[in-house]
This record gives sequence, C-alpha cells and structure tokens, in this order.
Amino acid sequence: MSYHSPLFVALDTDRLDHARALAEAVRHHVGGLKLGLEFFAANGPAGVRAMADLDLPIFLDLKLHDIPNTVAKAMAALAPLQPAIVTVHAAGGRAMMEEAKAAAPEHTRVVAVTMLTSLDTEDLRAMGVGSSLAEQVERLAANARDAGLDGIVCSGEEVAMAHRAWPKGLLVVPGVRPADGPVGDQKRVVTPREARDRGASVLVVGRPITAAEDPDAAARAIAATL
Ligand SMILES: O=c1ccn([C@@H]2O[C@H](COP(=O)(O)O)[C@@H](O)[C@H]2O)c(=O)[nH]1
Repeated sequence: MSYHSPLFVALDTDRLDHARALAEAVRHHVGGLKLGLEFFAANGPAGVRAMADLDLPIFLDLKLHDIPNTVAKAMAALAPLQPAIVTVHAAGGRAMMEEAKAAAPEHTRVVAVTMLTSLDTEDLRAMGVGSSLAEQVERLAANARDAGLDGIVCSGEEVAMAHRAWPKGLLVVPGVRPADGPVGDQKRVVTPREARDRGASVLVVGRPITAAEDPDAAARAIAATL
C-alpha cells in the first residue's frame, strides 16, 4: 500500500491544538502525520485519536526499544489506535523485532530505526562501532528484514543502498532539508528530491514545515519538488 504523498509531516509539539492546527494547514500537501515522543508523552492515546479524526495515516514514531516482552506488550497496547506505521529500534535485536511485528495489528507497518540521522561517524566510534555508517545501516536493515519487519528508517545517505538490498521495504527517511535550509541537530541530511530519487518511500519533514512562518506554503513548496 502506498500513501497519497510520500511526504509525512513530523508534528513535534506537546500541544494538541497546535498539532491539529498545523495538520489542518498542511493536510492537502502531505500523505500522513508523524507523531513522536514529545506529542505522545504529553497527549497519550487520546491525543492520537484526536489526530486520527483528520483522516490521514498516522505514523507513531515511538522508537520502541526494550526487551522483547516489554516491546510486544507496548505494541499490543497501541493496537487499538490502528497506526499506519510504528517504529522500533533495530538495536533491540531480532527477537524484539519479531515480537513487535507479531503483536502489531495486521495493517500496521512496523519499521526499524537503524542509525539516527542525528549521528555521524564520530558518534558511531564513540559507541565502539568500528564499521562505517553505511555498513552498520546495511547490517541492521538485514536484521529487520530477517525479523519480518516492513522496512527501516535510515538517512538519505544510505537509502539508495537500502533500496537495492530491500526493494520492497518501506524506506523512511528523516533528516530531510530543503537546499540551504538550517539543519539543526541533524547530521546526515539530503533534500526531499534527493531522498525521493534515491528510493525513499516516506520522507519525514518536521521543522522546515512546522517552524516556517507559513507552514502551508512550506509544505506546498516541498511537495512541488517531489
Ligand atoms: O533517525 C531518525 C529517526 C527519526 N527522526 C524523527 O524525524 C523527525 C525529524 O524532524 P525535523 O524537524 O525535520 O528534523 C523528528 O520527529 C525525529 O524524531 C529523525 O529525525 N531521525
């Protein structure tokens, strides 16, 4: 199943009214709404239900990462929300990913975060990992695929490789920035067009839209480049 647009807006706010206003403003230019830790910590499942009223696919980016039993129970608790996509961390291991997928509703796609887009090679070394970012993403993506997940989250720098290795995988790319836009805390960034051309299925864009003076115009401009 594909989405009306590959562009998903990350609504990183603790305020439900703000998230709803942003979603209303951009709804005609995006294929779905991504709700993450900040939104969920403040608004919980009731907040997710209030956003689901807008009739756009809901991407719950909760990055579940714990022992298999805990992640499976958390996934089961999220099931009534019927999210289109939920994230877990690939670093949680194969058993955790398998149990997460088994506990998810039939139509929920479970995708594994490989290496956060806010990390670079230096961060990888500090974690004691000697391989390159691309090798690490490739390894974690293979584990996610073998665990029966639906796809991965990676940066635009690795997505072409991921697409070759897993052409049917749902490839989610955050760290997307219009050319010359501020990158903030992201370290591996590409433009929306680059992400798309390299095989991304879903492009996650937050602040370039939500922090813009006119979020509707910002989302329209990004969508027009795809
Ligand atoms: O590796 C990852 C995984 C998830 N994210 C999330 O995407 C958005 C990006 O927001 P921007 O404002 O466009 O930077 C945010 O919700 C992150 O939690 C990510 O950036 N990188």
